[in-house]
Amino acid sequence: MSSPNDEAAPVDLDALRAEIDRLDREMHERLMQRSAIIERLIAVKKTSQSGSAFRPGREAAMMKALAERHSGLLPLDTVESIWRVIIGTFTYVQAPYTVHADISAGDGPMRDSARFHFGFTVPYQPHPDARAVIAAVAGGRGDLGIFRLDQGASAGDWWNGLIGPDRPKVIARLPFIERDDHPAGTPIFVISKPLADAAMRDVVLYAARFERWRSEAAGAIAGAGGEIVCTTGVAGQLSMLFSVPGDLDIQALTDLLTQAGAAPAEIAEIGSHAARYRSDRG
Ligand SMILES: C=C(O[C@@H]1C=C(C(=O)O)C=C[C@H]1O)C(=O)O
Repeated sequence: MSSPNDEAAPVDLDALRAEIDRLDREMHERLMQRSAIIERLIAVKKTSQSGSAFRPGREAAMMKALAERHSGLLPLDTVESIWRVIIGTFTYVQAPYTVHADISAGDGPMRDSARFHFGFTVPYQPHPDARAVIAAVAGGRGDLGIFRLDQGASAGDWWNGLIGPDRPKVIARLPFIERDDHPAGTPIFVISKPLADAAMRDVVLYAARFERWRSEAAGAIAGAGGEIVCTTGVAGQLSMLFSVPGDLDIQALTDLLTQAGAAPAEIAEIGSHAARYRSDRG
C-alpha cells in the first residue's frame, strides 16, 4: 500500500516493495530449510549423549568468513548480530542451554553480550560472582557461563574453579569479530563442561601461581605470542591467568618461565579457544 508521501513514484515503489517481500519470504524459507537440517545434525553429532552441541571452532570460522565476505551498506554490526542469533539459537534447538553470567562488574554489559552473541530465545541467568557461575555450569548439562576478562584484581583468582580435568573450561573468547566500537565489545570468556573432541586449541589458557615474579617472564609470555589476561595476589603469591599459542606445550612453557626467573609454583590448563580475529571493516 502507498502512503501520501510515496506518490511521486508509486509504480516504482510498489515494485521495490514487492521485491523486498519476495526477498523476505526467501530468507524466511531458507531459515526454515536451515532448521530442517538440525535433526540430522543431532544424530551425526551424537548431541543427546554429550548434552552439548557447541562447536566453537566452527562458529569462529563461520563468523570470520562472514566478516570477510561482507560488503555493502548493511553495517557489519547488523550481519554479525543476525548470525550470532541464528547460530546461538540453532545450537539451542539442538540441545537447550542457559547462559549464566557473572554480573559482579554490572549486569548491563553482560546482558548486552549474552543477547548479542546468543539471542533472546536462549535463557539468560545473572549470578553475583564467578564462583556461582562456575557452580551453575558444573551442575548443569550443557549450559554456558560468561565472564568479562577485564575484571581487575579485586575479583580474586576466580579462574581457580576451572582447574581439574572434570571442571568447566574456557571454550571461546567473544566477540569472534573484534574491532573498535563493537556494539557488544566487552571481551568475555565462555565456559562449558569440557568439550572432549570439539575444543579449539589455537590459544590455550593457563592458571599459574608464582612465589616470585619477574618482568622478564612477562616479556617471555609476550615474546611467545601470549597475553597476560588477569593477575591478583593470593596469600603472598601472584596468581595469574594467561594465554599462549596452542603449539607451546606446558613443559616448554614452564621451562620458558623458569628461564625468565619465574618458575611457576603451580600451573594448570583451564581451557582454550580459536585464534582471535580482528576486522577493521566495522
Ligand atoms: C550446526 C552446528 O552446531 C552448532 C550450530 C551452528 C550453526 O547453527 O551454524 C554452528 C556450530 C555449532 O555450534 C554444527 O556443528 O555445524
